[in-house]
Amino acid sequence: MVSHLQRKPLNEMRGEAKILQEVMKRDSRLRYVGFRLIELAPGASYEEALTEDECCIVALTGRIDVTQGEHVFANIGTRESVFDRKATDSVFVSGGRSFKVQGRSEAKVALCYSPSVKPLPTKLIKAEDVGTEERGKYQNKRTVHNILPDSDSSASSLLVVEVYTEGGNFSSYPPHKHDRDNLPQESFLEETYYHELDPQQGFVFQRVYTDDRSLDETMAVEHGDVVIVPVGYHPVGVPDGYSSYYLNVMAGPQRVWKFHNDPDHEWILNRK
Ligand SMILES: O=C(O)C[C@@H](O)[C@H](O)C(=O)CO
Repeated sequence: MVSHLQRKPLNEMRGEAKILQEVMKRDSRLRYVGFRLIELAPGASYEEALTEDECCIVALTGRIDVTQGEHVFANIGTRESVFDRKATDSVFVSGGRSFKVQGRSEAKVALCYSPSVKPLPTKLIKAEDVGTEERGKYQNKRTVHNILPDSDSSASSLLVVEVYTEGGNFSSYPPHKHDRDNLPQESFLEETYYHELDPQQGFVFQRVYTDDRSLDETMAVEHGDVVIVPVGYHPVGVPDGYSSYYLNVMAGPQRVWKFHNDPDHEWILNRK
C-alpha cells in the first residue's frame, strides 16, 4: 500500500501540458509548500496566474521559453536528463504575477511554490550561478545543487535544492528534521521530495519519522514519485547499482534552513 506521504505520477493532460505530479496545499496537509511537475511537447505551453504564492520554475530537462510580463527568458535549460549531473536554469516569479512556459524541445518543468511574503523582481537563476556542494564521507556522500538556498535573497520564502546520491549511499543523513519554529536552534520548514532514478526501474528507501514515532513511515520510492515531509526526520537510502536524484522544495514561516540531527545518529558525522 502506498503511504499517505507518497504520491505516484499522475500523467494527466491539462490543456497542452501533461501534469506528472501535483501536491498543492489544498489537497495535502502542507501549509507552506506546493509542487507541480509538468511535461511539455515542443511548442506546447502552460500558463499560470500566481495569486498568493511565489514560484520557482525549474527547467528540469529539455529547453523552454519562460515569459513573465516584459521578461522573456528564451531557450533556457541545460540537460536532456537530470543524470547529466549538471546544474540547470530556473526562473523565480513573485506572487500576483502571471507566467507562461513553452517547450522548445520536449521538456520536464518543476514548479515549486511557497507563500509570497513580499514582491520581488522576476529573476533568471542561471545554471552557472547555481552553487554545487559535495557533502559527506564514506557511504554518506552526495552532491547538492543550491538553486535557491537561504543565502540567496531572490525569494521571500522559497528554498529549492537538487541532490544526487550514488548507489550504496545515504543522503538527508544522518537523519535531520526542521519542524520546530525555534530559531536559532531549529527552523520549521515543510518539504517535498521529487525523486528520479537511474536506471529508472530502481527504487530508494525514504523514512519519515518523529521522535515519538507518532509518524513513522518507511517507503519504497520509485522513479517519478513525490514524498511529502510535513514534519520529522527524512533520510534516503540508495540501493547498490542505482543513482538517485531528488529535487527538494522547502518553506516555512522563516526563510532559514536550520536543521536538527537525530541525536541517536549524530555520531555518524564525527567519524574520523
Ligand atoms: O545534504 C543532504 O543530504 C540533502 C538534504 O539536506 C536535503 O536537501 C534535505 O533534507 C533538506 O532538509
